[in-house]
Amino acid sequence: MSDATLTARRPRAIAGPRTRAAGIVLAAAVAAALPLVAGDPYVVYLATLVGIYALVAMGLNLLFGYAGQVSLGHGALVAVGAYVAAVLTTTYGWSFWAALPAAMVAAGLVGSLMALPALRLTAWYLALITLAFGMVVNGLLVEMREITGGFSGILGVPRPEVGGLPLDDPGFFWLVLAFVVVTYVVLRNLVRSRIGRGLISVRDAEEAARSSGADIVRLKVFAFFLSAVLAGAAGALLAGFKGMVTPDDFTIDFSVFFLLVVIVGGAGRLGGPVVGVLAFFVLPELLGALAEWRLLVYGAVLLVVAVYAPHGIAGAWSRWWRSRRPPAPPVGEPPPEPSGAAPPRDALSLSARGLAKGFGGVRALRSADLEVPAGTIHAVVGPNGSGKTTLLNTITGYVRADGGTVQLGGRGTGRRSPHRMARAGVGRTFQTPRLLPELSALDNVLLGAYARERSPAAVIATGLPWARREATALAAEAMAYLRFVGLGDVAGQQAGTLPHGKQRLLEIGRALMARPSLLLLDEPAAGLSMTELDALGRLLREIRAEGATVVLIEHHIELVAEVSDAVTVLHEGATLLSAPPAAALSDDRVVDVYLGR
Ligand SMILES: Nc1ncnc2c1ncn2[C@@H]1O[C@H](COP(=O)(O)OP(=O)(O)OP(=O)(O)O)[C@@H](O)[C@H]1O
Repeated sequence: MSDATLTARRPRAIAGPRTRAAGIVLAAAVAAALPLVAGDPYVVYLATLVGIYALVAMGLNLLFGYAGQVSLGHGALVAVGAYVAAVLTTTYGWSFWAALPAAMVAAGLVGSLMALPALRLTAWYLALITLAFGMVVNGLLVEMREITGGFSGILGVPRPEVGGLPLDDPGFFWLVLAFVVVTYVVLRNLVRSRIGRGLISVRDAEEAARSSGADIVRLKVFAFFLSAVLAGAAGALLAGFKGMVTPDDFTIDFSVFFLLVVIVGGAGRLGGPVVGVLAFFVLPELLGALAEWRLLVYGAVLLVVAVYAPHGIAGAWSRWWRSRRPPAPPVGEPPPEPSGAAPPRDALSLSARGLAKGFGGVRALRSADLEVPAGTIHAVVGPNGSGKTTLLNTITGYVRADGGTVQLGGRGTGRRSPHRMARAGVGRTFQTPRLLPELSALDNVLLGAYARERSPAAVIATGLPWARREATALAAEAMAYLRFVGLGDVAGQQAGTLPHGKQRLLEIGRALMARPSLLLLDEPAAGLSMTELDALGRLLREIRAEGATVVLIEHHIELVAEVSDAVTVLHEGATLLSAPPAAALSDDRVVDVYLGR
């Protein structure tokens, strides 16, 4: 299995950034030529609206497509941006350029408030809350007539000026296009970074993010904020473009429209929102005389997409594109060699005393003790239901203990949350692997570096060389860890398509990528073949040799006997004994509890 050490061979290249950058420049240049070649000014008018709506949809895609948070209130966030810009320019005489950032900040703040229910609610309750939010905002636009002008709205919103002259339609189109291109590039940089991996794990496997040191609350608030900032920008642009705002522009249909755009275009696909706006907005417009059938067209498109292209038009396109080409190795600039071994930090000792945890009437842990010296492999065994996983969950902060203490390296951990425990050097895997199924094996390992990456979000978003260099070095290191766990040959494969045994190894690779000082593995041997078992034994010893302490929950007694320095036996939520493996596994009491005597 361990076909490479951490001082690995040159990893295969990961991406083709130059080709993609050229593609973006080309697409932007073609779009920029539109006002020059389009004979009909209506085309430029439509294209400007497409750009504005695409901005909203791109933001919603970040929130819904990547982070999995449903919002039926995005139309209201656009309204916030539009009205803030309209009021500031008409009532207070601000220039459009000053009102625009104010509108973005205002919408961003309101969007961050929308994140609060998202911290507690499941997707569909959140959808209801955001729907209600949209209705409330629409009602307020009508009721607060002194500020908003009530039903008649606000007229005379000025266009942005350049050189003292208001932008004409082509000029406005280019302004919107510049926004779209910059937004696309920023979002592209973000979603391909640790932030994107963090957001996707909010959607697909929160535990994966927590165990890698990512703060789910911050990630959710960030997604709501950024998504709302984009809606606010679109609102201000819409107000400036049309010269007026009315509540009728921001009904619930408007919010639903954006969600449909994202779903049809391809949620979680960068190009999806633009494709979606084109499908949902331009197509019916172009149908002209058939405009009255627009709702029917919407419904039909949605139905066809739901049945035949569950990942939207962009998803279907990329699948078709991939299927046409032979599976080539990833191309582009190869990441440099890792600068030598990337050993885990200094091993930490673990001491858990008197841990207790009840779930209703079930006493999962009554009084569990676990003493693990630094740099050892310590197995925890016991019959089904004896409390092993609960012990691991209380140590790592996933479950709050009712009583008892946990010390890491001789210092109490208090009530640290899972991501803080991860940042303190505690890595873990799960009884059922928690992976990001749609991402590659390499990306899954990279998630493990979440807490180690230093580049701030703003640096990542702008794609500065500092962030790129760090990302490249981490990718090389992740590749080395993939080889270390024996998965070097499946780096580019989607994690969800890997066989179960490889998924388990991949999770270990992710945990190692965080360079834990203490690694807790929950039944890593479950479902492995005999060859994989042998390899796992070797891997565990190598991890110990690299300098980490390992706690191994395991039913596979041969593996336990082979690799562990000591064994703790749990029975009915309490520690029965702790001893070297030979003594522990031959103890009469242990034999009795396993045989149910
Ligand atoms: N979240 C929960 N809610 C209710 N009961 C729970 C919960 N988690 C664990 N339990 C119960 O606590 C007891 C101990 O479960 P735990 O999963 O810790 O045991 P285990 O030793 O890991 O078992 P196994 O070897 O089957 O994985 C079981 O009776 C289980 O049903």
